[in-house]
Amino acid sequence: MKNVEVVILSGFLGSGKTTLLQNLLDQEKKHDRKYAVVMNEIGNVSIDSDILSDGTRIEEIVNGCICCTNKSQLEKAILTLTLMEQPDVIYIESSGIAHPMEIYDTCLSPVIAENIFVKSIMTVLDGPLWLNQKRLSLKIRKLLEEQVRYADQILINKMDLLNNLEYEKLLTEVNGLNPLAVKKMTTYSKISLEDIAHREEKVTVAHEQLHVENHLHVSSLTYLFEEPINRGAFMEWLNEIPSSIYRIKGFLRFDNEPDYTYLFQYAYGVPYFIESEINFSMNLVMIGENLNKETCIKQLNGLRHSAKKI
Ligand SMILES: Nc1nc2c(ncn2[C@@H]2O[C@H](COP(=O)(O)OP(=O)(O)OP(=O)(O)O)[C@@H](O)[C@H]2O)c(=O)[nH]1
Repeated sequence: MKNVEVVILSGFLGSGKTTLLQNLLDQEKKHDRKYAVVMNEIGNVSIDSDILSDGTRIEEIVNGCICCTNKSQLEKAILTLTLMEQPDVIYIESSGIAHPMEIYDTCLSPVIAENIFVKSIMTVLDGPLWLNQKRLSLKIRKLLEEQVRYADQILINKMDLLNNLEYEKLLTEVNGLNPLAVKKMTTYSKISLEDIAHREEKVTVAHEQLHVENHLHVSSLTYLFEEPINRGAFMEWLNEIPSSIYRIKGFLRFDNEPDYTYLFQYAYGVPYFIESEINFSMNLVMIGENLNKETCIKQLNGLRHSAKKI
């Protein structure tokens, strides 16, 4: 059996991992290479796999972080893909709170290690978030550092939102943590396949075990809207949510244009709406620290009644 390349995509919630994955898969397609994806989500619904749904072979691991509770599922997913698909490459998109070394460790499991080799651990770093770390808890800040420290390659992403001075400051800090990794400035995680840095050492590095999910009370809530909602009321709600809600993603329809479906993305206060060609169910996944699910559900229930009846 051939030795399958594995590329681990790491990086905090909303940093640009799925954007990177989409870019890389587009290029793999052009190079006529066979690829497969393991996708891990903290929530119980995978919005990201809907975004990719163009026939890509995906093994989804939902409802928990692969580095904490689902290591055996990751092992099984890689084994299934290598045996059944025999791809040239498997991309593992880890959940935003995963420690890259935990995933790397799993890839060294005797059950799968002889059929794969880890080509690279790539960490996508959210530039603006890095510079605004003060508002994050200490444990999350520690995790951001670890994701940088153990990468072979670091994409300093969202460069469109940084000025030169901010970039210089960030680069100095990142170099201090991981001088050896290859660094690249990116906007929308744009990097060419040829530029993926190859991993040098093959041994596991000792690292701190950071099972953030367990210690930090990072949790998720999935909410389903059955009917289109009012956009104004939704935006008002969004302006009021606490900063401990780091990430929201999902699909939405609004009462003034009920035939249009939008992919909604929200990372650290910045909302994005992208028109979707497929009418996905209106699932909204929210991820945050100490998420008050009861309050969120109550507020989202309120939005149901905000829509004009169509
Ligand atoms: N302005 C700006 N936005 C970006 C950039 N890269 C990604 N985004 C946006 O940031 C949001 C999150 O990007 P994703 O690629 O979904 O991030 P992720 O790391 O996969 O998120 P999780 O899976 O939740 O951890 C999306 O709305 C992207 O379009 C960038 O370079 N600049």
